[in-house]
Amino acid sequence: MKKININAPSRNYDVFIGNNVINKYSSKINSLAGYNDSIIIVDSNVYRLHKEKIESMIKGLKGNVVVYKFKADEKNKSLDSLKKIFDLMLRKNLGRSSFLIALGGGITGDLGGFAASVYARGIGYIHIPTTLLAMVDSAIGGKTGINYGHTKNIIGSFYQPESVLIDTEFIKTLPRDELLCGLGEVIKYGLLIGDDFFDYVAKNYRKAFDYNYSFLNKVIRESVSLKGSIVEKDENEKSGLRKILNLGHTFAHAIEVEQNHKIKHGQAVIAGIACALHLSNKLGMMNDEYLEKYLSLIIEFRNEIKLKQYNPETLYKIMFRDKKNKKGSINFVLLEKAGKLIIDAEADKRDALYAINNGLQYFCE
Ligand SMILES: NC(=O)c1ccc[n+]([C@@H]2O[C@H](COP(=O)([O-])OP(=O)(O)OC[C@H]3O[C@@H](n4cnc5c(N)ncnc54)[C@H](O)[C@@H]3O)[C@@H](O)[C@H]2O)c1
Ligand SMILES: O=C(O)C(=O)C[C@@H](O)[C@H](O)[C@H](O)COP(=O)(O)O
Ligand SMILES: [Zn+2]
Repeated sequence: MKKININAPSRNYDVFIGNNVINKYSSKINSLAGYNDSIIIVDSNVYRLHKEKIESMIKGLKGNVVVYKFKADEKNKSLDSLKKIFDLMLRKNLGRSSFLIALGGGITGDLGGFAASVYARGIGYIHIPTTLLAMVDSAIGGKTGINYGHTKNIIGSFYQPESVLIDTEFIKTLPRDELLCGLGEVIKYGLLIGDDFFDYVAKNYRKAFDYNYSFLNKVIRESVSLKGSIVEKDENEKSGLRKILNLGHTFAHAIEVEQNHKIKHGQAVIAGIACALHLSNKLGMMNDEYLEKYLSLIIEFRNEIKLKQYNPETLYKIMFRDKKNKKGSINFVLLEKAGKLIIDAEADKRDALYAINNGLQYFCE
């Protein structure tokens, strides 16, 4: 079992990583000072696949335990789901001394975390991520939120959990495309950390599809450590450092919306990174050699990420809704090479369309 501490300005908390952590650490959940009743926001798919494990965890909890099961998709990362959660919490008389457990992938974590951040002006919550993507990324760092008005994560909060329990046993039931989604964010970390880690991922990523725990544990630990260290320095994305975690996402979020969520977040991140690489090269920030090197990994996924015909003008328009934008222009995260990031980069429309068309060429039927 590995413990990584995150000392964010608003909260100091631990991330526990290991096989069967939730059952071994159910006492950790109980020991959260002062909390009595709880609500578990759980992905119905995960509940079905891990019923015995989850019910044994629930048995260990004190007080009343309310369970809210839902179908975790982007359409349900919504105000409507929040209303259902709040109605249930009120019906069960859950007050500020109750806490919330978000058990599922990134959709469950973002929705549950946001509910916890505003219910009774904020109650404690614990993340139990069950996808690789949520383990390496979404359960860490306290970005919570929902989609609204065809815009990803536009309503949300920065609200850190009390702790994160990464039980790697959940990975065993993940299908290949969900492992791929997790790898999308891991490739992002490769480009953030530097060429050594990028090269390690490029050489070994196939091991994820074989459920190789030596590889999976390494990428989870590296990703959590890096993200944690960024969140400690710039929790609310104010100084700018945290923006690097958004590499590829200006494009990715637009792709998800334009494709009506037929493409998953992690897959869109891979396609979005391809666009960001092309834009970095077009603007003279990245040389051809690095472009080719990084793209050669991205291109390996060309048969597993399929976009329907897209409209570049629509994608460009959607990118104007990105939260990082300033003064009416799109602010991209670009890079010179792995580990050397450029934030708040601007590009004219012609170059942005060039990046969209060149980045997405690999993924079109
Ligand atoms: N808050 C953040 O910092 C952050 C970071 C990255 C992504 N996100 C958000 O996270 C979401 C994507 O998360 P995701 O990729 O985990 O998607 P997800 O939550 O939709 O889960 C993906 C699919 O995997 C299934 N699943 C979950 N756990 C499983 C398991 N153990 N075995 C089998 N199936 C399982 C789910 O039922 C679902 O169908 C997006 O909405 C994205 O915007 C947030
Ligand atoms: O934690 C962050 O900061 C990130 O940007 C991580 C991203 O992988 C994640 O998809 C996040 O939800 C995007 O944030 P947003 O602010 O662009 O909605
Ligand atoms: Zn992401």
